[in-house]
This record gives sequence, C-alpha cells and structure tokens, in this order.
Amino acid sequence: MADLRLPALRWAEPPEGPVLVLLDQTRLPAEEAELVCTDVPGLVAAIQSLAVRGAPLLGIAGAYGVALAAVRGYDVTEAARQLAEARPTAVNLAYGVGRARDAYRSAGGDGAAAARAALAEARALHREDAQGSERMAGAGLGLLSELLPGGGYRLLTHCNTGALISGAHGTAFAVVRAAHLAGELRRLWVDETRPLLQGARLTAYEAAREGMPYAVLPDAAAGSLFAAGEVDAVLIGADRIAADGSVANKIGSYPLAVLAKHHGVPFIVVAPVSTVDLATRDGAAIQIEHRPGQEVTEVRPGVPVAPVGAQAYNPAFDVTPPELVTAIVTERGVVAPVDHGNLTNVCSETRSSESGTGSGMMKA
Ligand SMILES: CSC[C@@H](O)[C@@H](O)C(=O)COP(=O)(O)O
Repeated sequence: MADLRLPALRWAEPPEGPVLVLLDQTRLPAEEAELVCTDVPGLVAAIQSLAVRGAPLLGIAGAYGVALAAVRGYDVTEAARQLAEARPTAVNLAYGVGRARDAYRSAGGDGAAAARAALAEARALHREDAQGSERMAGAGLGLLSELLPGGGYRLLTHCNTGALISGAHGTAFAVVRAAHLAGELRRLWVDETRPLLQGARLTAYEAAREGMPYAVLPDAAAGSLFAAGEVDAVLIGADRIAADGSVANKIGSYPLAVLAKHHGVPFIVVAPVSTVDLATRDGAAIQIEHRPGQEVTEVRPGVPVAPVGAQAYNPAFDVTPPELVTAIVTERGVVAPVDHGNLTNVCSETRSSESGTGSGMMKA
C-alpha cells in the first residue's frame, strides 16, 4: 500500500468554519488519529509537540496557518510571527509562513479576497511540494544508479522523511521508495532516531506500508553496520542548508556522515530548494533547537529512566559540514555542496528548469 490512509495534513471547511486537520504524528504508529486546529495557538502547539513535523510539512502547515488566521479574522501579522517562531531550525517553516503572509498583503492585507489569496498560496506550496518530491525521487534514483552501478542498494536513513512530511512521498524517503519500486532496494536500514524515535515509529511505519525490506537499528549500532560492510549509501533530509553547503538535520546525522566518510560510503542529502538558506552564511550560523530534557530522561512522557533531577543535553539537530556530503539532491537537480557556486545557481534557476529530473552534478 503506497499512500497513507489519512493525509499528513488537509484543509477542511465544516459548517463551524475552516480548520486545518493534521495527522497526529505523536500517536503513530499505534493509531492514525487526526488533530483539528481551529486557531493559530493550537497549530503552534501542534508544531512544538511534533504532532506535525519535518521541514517541508512545517512549511506547508505554516502557510495554511496564516490562511487560517486570515479566514478567521485574526491578526495575520502576529499569527505569522508566532508560526514562524514556533521552531527555529527548519527554514521551510518561515518560508511557508512568509509566502502566505506576502500573498495576503499583496491582495490588500484585509478582508475575504486577501484571505483567499493566502489560502491559494498555501495550496500552491502544497502542490509544489508534491511535484518537487517526485522530481527529487527521480533525480535521487538517477544519482544512486551512477554511484552504485551494481544496483541492489542497502540504504541507511535517519529520522523521518516520507509521506508524513510531504504533499507526496517526501525527500530522502521518496528516493528510497523509487529504488524500491524499481526493484533495487535490497535493504532499508532505519535508524531509530533517539530520543523521539521518528525512525522507529514513523519511517518504519511508512516502510511497512510500502512493503519494503527494512530493519530498525539503535542509532548507536550504525557504526557496526558500516564496519560489517552492510551500508551502500546514506540518504537523509535536511532542515536548513547554509550557503556554504552545511546541512542541519536531525540529531545523529553528523555522526553518520563521519562514519560514511570513514567507510567510503556516499552520504546523500535530499531536500527541496526551499530548504537552502543562502542568507545563513555557514553551519555555525544555523540556530539549533534545544528541546526539553525530559525527552531524554524519560522513556515516554511521565516514565523516567534517569534519576530524578538528572540534567540532559537535548539538541534536536546537528550540522554536517559540506566536505562530508557527497551530493545534495533537489527538485532542480543534484549539486556537489563543497562548490559554493552550485547552491547559489540551483537556487536562482528559473522555474522553467524545474521540469528537469537530471541527476548529473550541476556545474557552477
Ligand atoms: C523531513 S525532511 C528533513 C528533516 O525535516 C527531518 O529529517 C528532520 O530532521 C525532522 O525533524 P523533526 O524534529 O522530527 O521535525
């Protein structure tokens, strides 16, 4: 079964008024339950609790959140500010919020027509994400066949990057899925992704629904897997890519990049151009979200594993420097991140170039 029974997110207009309906990711895989957001504080809470999460979907949710504020007659500027600040690392959130807010302002900044413009922009972003996901899947599969001509890939992924974070099949997971559909996926290694288990709970859920050959491993077991020669490539998504090609992604991505380099394995980042932030100079300038210590000291909310009062270090993301990244797959093609001109070029490509799914490294 290819697709989720419930979409990751949908706009609905029941008689009581428009709402944004989220598939509550905190309850997966035990149950597919929806969470209905009627206002911006509710959506901000859903973003912060990770009921809705993953960089591309945060952008889409943020855009719909602005539309929700607009159609319900709230202060759109303030709503946009609250949404954009809900989580700091994934640049897509501020990007999606900004697009809907700008559309609202361009349509007069008040009233029904402006609200319709914000909603239309959110829907456009949602569609673009779906189209971009398909292009990344094609480009990523092309890259895999170039890098690993023998086929039969054993791929390692981290966190969750599939249909749960996308209007289609996601970022890195869309490439894995394309490999599976092409009959070339021998094994998907799924990092459990401590502490919130996006891999064990969500990626395994998606892989199972797709009928993939997959196995979950503790993050700390990745080294032994590389040492045993069981990994052909690492595929991850990104929350923000700085101008120098540094990649912020879920905590635990950087150690995988170091392992991949040590073992001569390609480390591939799959992300839409909206994740590239040319205004952030380098990795050191990326703001990393730090989350409550209880996510580490408790095995689940209210069930402690560490002694009472234990301190915790709980960054949600880390930064992988460009020299450890083999390639960045975008919807506009594949770039080598160490050459700074490549990222600038791929971001400034005209939309007409988006029809291409070429997997060749773009020249700076
Ligand atoms: C979904 S594409 C890339 C990233 O957003 C993803 O890998 C990730 O790190 C998500 O983190 P999360 O804290 O679950 O929102």
